[in-house]
Amino acid sequence: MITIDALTKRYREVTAVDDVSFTALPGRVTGFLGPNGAGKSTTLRLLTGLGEPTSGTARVLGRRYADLPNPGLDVGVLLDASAQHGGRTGLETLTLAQRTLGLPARRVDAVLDLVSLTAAEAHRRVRDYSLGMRQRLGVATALLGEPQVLVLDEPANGLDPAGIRWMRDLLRAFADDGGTVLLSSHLLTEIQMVADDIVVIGHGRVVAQGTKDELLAGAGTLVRAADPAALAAALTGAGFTAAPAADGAVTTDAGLAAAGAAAFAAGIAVTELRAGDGASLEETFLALTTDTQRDTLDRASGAAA
Ligand SMILES: Nc1ncnc2c1ncn2[C@@H]1O[C@H](COP(=O)(O)OP(=O)(O)OP(=O)(O)O)[C@@H](O)[C@H]1O
Repeated sequence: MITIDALTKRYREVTAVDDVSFTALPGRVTGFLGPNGAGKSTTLRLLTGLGEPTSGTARVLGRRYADLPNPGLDVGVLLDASAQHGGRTGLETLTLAQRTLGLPARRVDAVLDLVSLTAAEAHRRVRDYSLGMRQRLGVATALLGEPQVLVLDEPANGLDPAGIRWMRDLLRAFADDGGTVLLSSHLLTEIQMVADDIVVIGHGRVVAQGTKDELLAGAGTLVRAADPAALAAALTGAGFTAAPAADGAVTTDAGLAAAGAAAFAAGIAVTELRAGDGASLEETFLALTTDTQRDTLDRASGAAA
């Protein structure tokens, strides 16, 4: 369990994290989604003891990270896979962590196996690893102490599609086993694939949070008919929203069955009826975060100056 309560971090004039509150529950994968500069990394750094909040609290298993007796046994952390020491082999990296945590040597083999790094790869220097291999090694290090909680910052960066699938399965299995997973990403599709709960952050503030199903419901239903205006009128007449798209489709907040029924009741033959697609969902999230996206603001103020 992770509890973030009114967390705020100010750097001089920049408020990187602004009154952020959310909970990541055991047995669930919580996705922390936001554009670049939104405050994800700062939040995760505060959570894992790499900085002091200006105000508010971040707790893992009810305690501040710094107050955990041997944090590596409670929480596995991967914040920046590219920051691992390039001169060490993967095996040396893991062995060092295993000794620091006071774990039996067999844990090293166990986690190498878990992340599918071969013995030959484990003997190579990290500087010769691809980013995807570094992510696997970072995940292996995070899992060494058999923690109950995993905190991962953009873990899918550098992974190929098979690697992304592997990561998704690993996080799913970890949560299904009762673990708590918090992972950040700036890509909705990545979060959508694995998260049960989603917290959306923009400009340091939480702009939306809920279960994935709740948030995806915002993507609505796509309905198409020969006369989109009549279809839209039927939907709004039945008490739903109706947004006609340029291609003649209409997006509505009605569920699939309700949208079909509203069209049927108005005598309209539907030619397409399906859940709103990922692209429109991506647009929803972009719209949600664009006003609060720091880069956009910076560019805008730069252009105005
Ligand atoms: N040490 C620091 N000093 C000053 N400003 C900082 C510092 N660390 C972060 N910031 C600022 O805080 C804001 C949030 O940064 P943060 O790295 O947490 O965002 P992010 O959501 O993780 O984005 P990214 O994916 O680009 O890392 C940014 O505007 C960043 O420039």
